[in-house]
Amino acid sequence: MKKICTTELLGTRQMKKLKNVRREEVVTFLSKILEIGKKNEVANLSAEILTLANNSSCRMIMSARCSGEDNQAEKCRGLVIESFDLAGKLALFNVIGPLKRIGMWYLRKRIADVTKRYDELFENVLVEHEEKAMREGPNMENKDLMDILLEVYHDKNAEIRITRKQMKNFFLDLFTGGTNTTSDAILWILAELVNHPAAFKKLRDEIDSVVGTERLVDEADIPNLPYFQACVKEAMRLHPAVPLFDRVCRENCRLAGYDIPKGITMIISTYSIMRDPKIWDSPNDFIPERFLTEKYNAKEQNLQVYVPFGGGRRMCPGINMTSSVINCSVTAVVQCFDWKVVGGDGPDGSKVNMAPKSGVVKSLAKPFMAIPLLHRNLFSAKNPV
Ligand code: HEM
Repeated sequence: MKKICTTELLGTRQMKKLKNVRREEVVTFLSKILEIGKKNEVANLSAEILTLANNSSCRMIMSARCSGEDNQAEKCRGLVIESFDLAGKLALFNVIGPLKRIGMWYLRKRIADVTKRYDELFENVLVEHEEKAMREGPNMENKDLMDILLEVYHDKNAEIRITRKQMKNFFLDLFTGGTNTTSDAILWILAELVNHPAAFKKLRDEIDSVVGTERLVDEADIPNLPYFQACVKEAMRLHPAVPLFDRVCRENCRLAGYDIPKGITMIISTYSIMRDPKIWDSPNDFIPERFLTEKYNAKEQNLQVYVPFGGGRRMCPGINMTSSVINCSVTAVVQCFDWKVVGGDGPDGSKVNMAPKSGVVKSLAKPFMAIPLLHRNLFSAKNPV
């Protein structure tokens, strides 16, 4: 599954094909922000970005057609939010050891309900895709992620054999793994940029010099925007959307002087690794420039110190998808709008409150409310995107 995932479903080729889906979602997002800005109203940026990320991911994973009349994308979003809530509650019970079973019992109705809803949703979409494959035959054009996977499922000679249940579980993984993470990342990148006006200006100057002022930035421009890439990397270093992940030791080993028995679950803290003062100069400061120096690039390649997406064989397969959504949304938002934060905690009330609630908590302490001030209108009827 991982192989199909990285080579086919979420690979660069597939992501290129889905460019229009992302573009549509970004334009919808920008138009909404533009409307809010024109009325000089306050945008709940956290909510808008969550919608953008969820809709793009859902549409890219389950195909654009699904977000039509029966509003599949919206249903998925609701489900993802509910599962995150449940997962959080279950994790809490799990930490307290013996309470794990009580947690499962206490939440059993909600767990059963969510599982049933996911199952129905995926079954409907699978059947839709199967009917389409029957109609259009093997040379069907514009295959989406599910079409590719269904081909493997129905191919008796395929190198990899998968069951229907595995396929549904797989899509569940993609939903839960790929939606809130992307929106968290976008929020943090914007929050850091808004709190660092010099970096914001430098980034806008870079975009202006590469893209000009007549058109909206395009995904194809990203390789020519090194400072933008550095800003993204730096914000994800400081605020990894997945601050902890785990590994089970397959054999007895010794790590940093500690004996680790086989079967033990080790928790890896990406948050601590990426703020380790032994590795990073001024580890808690937002300094995108560090990623433009030879020193850090060499260090990153030699050691596993930059790990927002994990590492090794179980590394996140969604990097391409998430980067493409981040790239087109953040650049456009910087290119087109200035931001005035409402209720921030800076001396002039203009900063985003970035104090974590406690410990390794990743979410912004409160919703990111801001007034979008139109800097440049690049998506009017005269200048269609
Ligand atoms: C900012 C966005 C994202 C971040 C920070 C992130 C981070 C991570 C991390 C840290 C892991 C664990 C890696 C490890 O164990 O070494 C992971 C696993 C995973 N991620 Fe992501 N992820 C993001 C977006 C996505 C997206 C968009 C998708 C798919 C659409 C996705 C799908 C997955 C899957 C399926 C796994 C499990 C891989 C495995 O067990 O082999 N992620 N992600």
